[in-house]
This record gives sequence, C-alpha cells and structure tokens, in this order.
Amino acid sequence: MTLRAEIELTRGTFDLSVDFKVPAGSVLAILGPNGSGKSSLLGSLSGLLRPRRAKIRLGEKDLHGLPPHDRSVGLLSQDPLLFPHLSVLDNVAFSPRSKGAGRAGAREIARRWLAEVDAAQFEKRKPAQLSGGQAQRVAIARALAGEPDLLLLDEPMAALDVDAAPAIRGLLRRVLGLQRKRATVLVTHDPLDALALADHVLVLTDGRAVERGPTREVLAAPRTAFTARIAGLNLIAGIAVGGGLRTEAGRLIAGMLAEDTTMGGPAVAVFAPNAVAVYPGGEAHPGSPRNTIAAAVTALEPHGPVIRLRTDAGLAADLTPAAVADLRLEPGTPVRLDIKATTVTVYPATAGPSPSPSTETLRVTDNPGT
Ligand SMILES: Nc1ncnc2c1ncn2[C@@H]1O[C@H](COP(=O)(O)OP(=O)(O)OP(=O)(O)O)[C@@H](O)[C@H]1O
Repeated sequence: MTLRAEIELTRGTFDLSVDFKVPAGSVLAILGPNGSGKSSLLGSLSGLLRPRRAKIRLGEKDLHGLPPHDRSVGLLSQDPLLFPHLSVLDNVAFSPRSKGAGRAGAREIARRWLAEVDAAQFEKRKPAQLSGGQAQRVAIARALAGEPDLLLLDEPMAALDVDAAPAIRGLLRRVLGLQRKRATVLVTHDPLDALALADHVLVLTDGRAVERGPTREVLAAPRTAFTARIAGLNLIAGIAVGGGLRTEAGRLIAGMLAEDTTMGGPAVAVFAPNAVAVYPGGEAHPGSPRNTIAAAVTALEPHGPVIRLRTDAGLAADLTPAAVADLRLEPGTPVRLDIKATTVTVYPATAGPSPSPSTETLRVTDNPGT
C-alpha cells in the first residue's frame, strides 16, 4: 500500500517538518546526520511518538492517532529485540498470533518465514543461543511474519559485524522484493544500504528534507555536504556479467558479485575513493590490477586528512597531500586510475529510472592498455 505522510513534530527545541510518499512495493531510505530527526520520523510512523500535526495515510487507512498495534506496521531495528524466554519459532509466531492466527497456523507461518531467511534450523533455540547475524535473521522473519503493510527498518545492519552485514543486506533485498504491495522506510547511515535496498532517498537535516530523489541520482550527484560526505562512493552503472559488470560502452569492470546479483540484470559497481590508486598518465606500473582507467584530473578538494581527486571519468580517488605533490597533480593532468577487483562490489541496481541522467555522467574512458 502506498504511504503518504506529512509530519510536524516538536521535541523540546527540535522541530521536524517533512512530507513524503512511498509507493506500494518500493523502499524509501532516510539518510541524515545524528540528530536530524530520523528516529523521530520513524517513531511518528510507528505510533510511538505523537506528532503535533500529521497526515499519515497507508492506502485508504489514516494511521494518525491509531495506537501502534493497530497500524499494520512491522519494525526491524538494529537490536533484534527477541523475547528471551521464547524459542525462535515462537518469537516469529508471535506476530501472526497477535493478528489473530491460531497456534498451529501461526507456527506454520513462522516456519515458512524462518525457511525464507535461512534460519529454519534454529527454530528450537532460545535467542541467547544465536549469533548477532542469526538473531537478526530471526528478527527479519518476525517483522515479516505479521505481513505488515508498512515495514520500518531502523539501521538494521548497524549492530552487525562486517562479515555478517553483507549477507543480511542481501537477505533483506531478497525478502523486500517478495512483496510488491508493502511500503518500506529504511533509516540508515550507510550509503551502501541505501544503494542496495532503496529506490528513493530522502536526506534529512535539522528536521527538514534537504535532498530527495532516486537513490543513484542523489548519491551520484550529492547537493549537500552531508550527502557528499556519506555518498563519496564511486558508482558505475551497467549489466552484471561473470567476473563483474559491463558498461554500456562495453567495458568490463572486474569486481566481486554480490550474492543475489542476476547475470545480465542491471547493476552498479561500487567502490570507495580510497580503493583507487592514481598513476601519472601512461606510466607503466607493477602489479597490474585489472581495472585500469584513463582519465584527466578535474578538481582537487580537501576531504578531512586526504585530498579527493575528481576526474573526467566521473570517478574520485583519495590521496595524501604528499602524493598529490609528488605526482604533480592539478586540473588537466592525465592519470591512470587502478582499482583492484577485490575492492569493487557489483550490486543489482534497485528498481527505478535507469540509467539516470547523473549516472550517465559516470562514464568510463576506454583504455586500450587494459
Ligand atoms: N525526548 C526528547 N526530548 C527533547 N528532544 C529530543 C528528545 N528526543 C530527541 N530529541 C531531539 O530531537 C532531535 C532529533 O532526534 P532524533 O533521535 O530523531 O535524530 P536522529 O536523526 O534519529 O539521530 P541519530 O542518528 O543520532 O539516531 C535531536 O536534536 C534530539 O536531541
């Protein structure tokens, strides 16, 4: 069901005023610095906070004023919040039970969802006997077993270690795609979560929406300092192929395919600017990583302790000030950008307009030397 929300909320001196729409079957990511109002926004949707004024419509239903349990809203937060005294199976069965299903029926639904999140083998365990990643799988099953019309994800990967997060991100992408009627709102600090899971993003600052639009467009062409800081990732759009991604121009970007990538499907190759090595143009170099891209420097920007180099290939690289001086880099300098395949991840592109005008600017110059 489509969510339409206009929320005005006051908490002490903080004032939130925001409106947005999440079409049925799509995911909106809310990004924003600490204290920008993300939790306040989610709390208003879930019914835990009472806005000063709000219109919150989920399909034909007006949620404003309804208690949390009458809203058909599922919540998944960074803490799995499982009931410690219940088995995994009964934790998941709790949602359908509370919606009126009988004991056997609720357990059947719970088993289906546990299988869906690859946690069926844990059904008899208590939450204390699960790892963080396993507990989060169970929490996902519990959030979805109630078949909510609106799913709220509050930093769902934030508490997981780096090994567990990609698998849970992949799992979420799969289960979010199973149901095209539900609207989902995701709060995250991580642009990868937004890229992997969300069709659209809304950037909150001081309780106001300062940027919004299709995820790739907003992250590829950030208009506020906050978005630029968190979104400083390099993105190359194309089609997923064995060993990486092929751009529209036919160039292979070697990378690691995310688990649920579909061969031949639209995809983005993502890598951080600090994964890009910069060499003076044309110069031979040892090691020969497979992704070598010819470009020219367009700008040099201070970025914390490093210098962010921007290039006419649409890609950014982070260098130390000493390296910039050594390489005598300035706007116009021809360079070769090397990106190790192991630092590039290829994700399926989320639905939405594709390719966006701004991703077309992420063109990669062909280099016959590779
Ligand atoms: N109970 C409260 N009383 C008064 N002000 C509050 C209360 N709770 C939060 N605030 C203020 O509301 C603002 C928004 O907080 P909120 O938790 O929604 O931000 P957030 O974007 O979720 O932050 P974070 O990323 O740190 O979780 C902050 O300035 C915070 O200090």
